[in-house]
Amino acid sequence: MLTFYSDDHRLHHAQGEMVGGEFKPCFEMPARADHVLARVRERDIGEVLAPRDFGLTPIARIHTADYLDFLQKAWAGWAAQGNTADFLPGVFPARHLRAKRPNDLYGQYGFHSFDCFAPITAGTWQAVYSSAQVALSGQAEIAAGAHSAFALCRPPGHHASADVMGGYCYLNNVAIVAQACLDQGAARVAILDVDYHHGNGTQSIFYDRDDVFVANIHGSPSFEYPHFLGYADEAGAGRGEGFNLNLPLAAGSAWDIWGAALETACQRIAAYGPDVLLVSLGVDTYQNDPISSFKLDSPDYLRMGERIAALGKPTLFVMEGGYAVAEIGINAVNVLEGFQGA
Ligand SMILES: NCCCCCC(=O)NO
Ligand SMILES: [Zn+2]
Repeated sequence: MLTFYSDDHRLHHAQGEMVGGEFKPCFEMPARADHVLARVRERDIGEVLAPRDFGLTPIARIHTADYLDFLQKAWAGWAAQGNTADFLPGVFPARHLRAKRPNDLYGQYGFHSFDCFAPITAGTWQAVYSSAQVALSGQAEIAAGAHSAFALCRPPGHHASADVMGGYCYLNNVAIVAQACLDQGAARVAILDVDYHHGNGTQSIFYDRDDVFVANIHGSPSFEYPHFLGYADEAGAGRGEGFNLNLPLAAGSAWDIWGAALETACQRIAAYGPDVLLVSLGVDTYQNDPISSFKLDSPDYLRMGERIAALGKPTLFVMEGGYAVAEIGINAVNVLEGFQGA
């Protein structure tokens, strides 16, 4: 299986995030990708290739012009005001306010964010642009006939919607790839999001569509981030009714519960009959993950990969979350090895 990876991810490393009322080092750090890459090489998964550059066009098939304009200009505008620290939002068009796009940079940042966990730094745009190119390069490999590929994306993407960032996500890599598959002739694409957190962005992008089936297995929003999307009754809307599946689980869920949810999701994906399967591969479901509360152990990721392989579909794995840095490589690559039948 080929892995696509860009060192550009290193250009995005924010100063910190609010944890327990204190500003602390970011969980979403460059070392995450370093550990996954090292494990890919250690386990000889396959060649590691730099991404091709597919430009802005496929990104603009998912994200709005205003949003992409903001992301590309935000840092320069922030720096031009004499700032050197990371750019962070603080005011959002919450309920009872008016979601009218302001003219000023700070207002626009809040308009295009749903939380304070998508900081903008000098290198953020280049990093997220390259992360999307990594995903698109993986998609091109599948389109060229490969049965599987791994897009080692960083920063992740599944919380980003068409014009709103959050949760360490800016460009929705898996959504950009899904649209590219359809634009190149696929009739049906399935997205299986196994990250601990609900992929609210991915859900919102395809919610009223029947050409992309989205399944999420995640910590219930009744207690877990992103808190405001991911309930089981969210089944899609309009043409998309029945093409969105949420399987929210309780804190402390281990393989017995999680694996059963995976079985449900896989059966729905099989019934949908996609031309291609995209997996939002977050491994923050791991028992020692510092920000999550599921109890999967490393061998469970082998079983996860085996079950996904049994669907028999061309499959692209797109890296999302996972913050137990010492084990992120083992767990992510276990999925790939389980898929390959190691
Ligand atoms: N306190 C912010 C939590 C952001 C979650 C990031 C993630 O892993 N999403 O999948
Ligand atoms: Zn996550």
